[in-house]
Amino acid sequence: MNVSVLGCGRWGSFLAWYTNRVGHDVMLWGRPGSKNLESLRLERKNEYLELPETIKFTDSLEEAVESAEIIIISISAQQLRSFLQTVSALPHIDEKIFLLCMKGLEAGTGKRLTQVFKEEMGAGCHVGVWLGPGHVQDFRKGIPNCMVIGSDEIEVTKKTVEAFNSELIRFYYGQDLIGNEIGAATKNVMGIAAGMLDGAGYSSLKGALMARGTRELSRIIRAMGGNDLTIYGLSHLGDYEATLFSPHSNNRRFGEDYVKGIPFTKLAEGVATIEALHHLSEVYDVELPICSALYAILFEHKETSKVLVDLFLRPVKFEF
Ligand SMILES: NC(=O)C1=CN([C@@H]2O[C@H](COP(=O)(O)OP(=O)(O)OC[C@H]3O[C@@H](n4cnc5c(N)ncnc54)[C@H](OP(=O)(O)O)[C@@H]3O)[C@@H](O)[C@H]2O)C=CC1
Ligand SMILES: O=C(CO)COP(=O)(O)O
Repeated sequence: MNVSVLGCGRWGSFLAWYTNRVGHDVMLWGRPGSKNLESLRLERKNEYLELPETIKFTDSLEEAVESAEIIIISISAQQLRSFLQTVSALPHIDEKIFLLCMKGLEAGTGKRLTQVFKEEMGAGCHVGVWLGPGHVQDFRKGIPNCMVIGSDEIEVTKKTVEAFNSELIRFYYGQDLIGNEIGAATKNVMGIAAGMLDGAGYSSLKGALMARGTRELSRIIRAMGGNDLTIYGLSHLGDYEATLFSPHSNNRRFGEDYVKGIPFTKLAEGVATIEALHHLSEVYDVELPICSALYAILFEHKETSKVLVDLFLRPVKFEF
């Protein structure tokens, strides 16, 4: 099958490598002027992996979209809407399947990425999400993992799982698009919190973070119409090892560097998601104590240690 991957950073380049490895003809797109694309074209490798000669590169969006049956998008979540405004002008887009391989919520609106997709591409365009745990560094070593693909259209879920399942990634059919999208975006938020605990020397609190974080996020999923059990699936709890405990996680590292006062320059999607959650918590009137604490630290510039103490001083309550 012809597959195009739009976005050639850390994850996009991996997705091109992986989909080619499982037998597809793959084209990897980067925007004109992309340094990532330039160096891939020059050396066929980046800091994460090497790409085989069989993968084609292009900076023509029209060529990438036109030539593929399945189009994977992996760019920074906050850029999705403006990016899709360009993609939506291309011909035959309603004949394709788009898979969003990105974890975020739109800051300002709190919208899920498939909602943003439908608004910009039209309700008739086919879209799914590919989420769950995995770092390029681990897959490249041949260490397998489990992920989830989901869509409002079961045919999209089944077709894409069939196209991409392999001994390296075992896929599950997603059953709750709302829960999976919120779960995937918010695991980055918990990753930032975990990094802050690591940076402050409080790593032993990460167990409590996992227990209470899943609890509060299950409430927002339920309020939004999803299944609160999804928080315990691959897109969220299943991604904790790769985020809350992994040296490879950008979000965890962002949190750790933040409390140490070190600037972090790579993409940490959880930052904008914290802003989006602040909005959702007000819209749905759901209390999100941990997410609000992170909002206070990052957006209201409150002192991390003071915010942590305040969390501990909240009134005692029943666990469930
Ligand atoms: N297990 C999983 O499912 C994983 C998922 N991810 C997710 O993948 C997504 C991308 O992350 P990652 O690859 O680490 O990020 P990177 O910063 O490495 O790459 C982002 C890519 O997006 C491109 N981009 C940014 N803005 C635009 C725009 N307006 N138009 C077109 N292209 C744009 C960048 O272009 P340029 O090359 O010009 O900079 C770059 O190629 C995130 O949502 C992340 O959460 C990441 C890792 C694992
Ligand atoms: O989603 C990921 C792992 O599953 C990548 O997480 P980071 O963006 O925090 O590195």
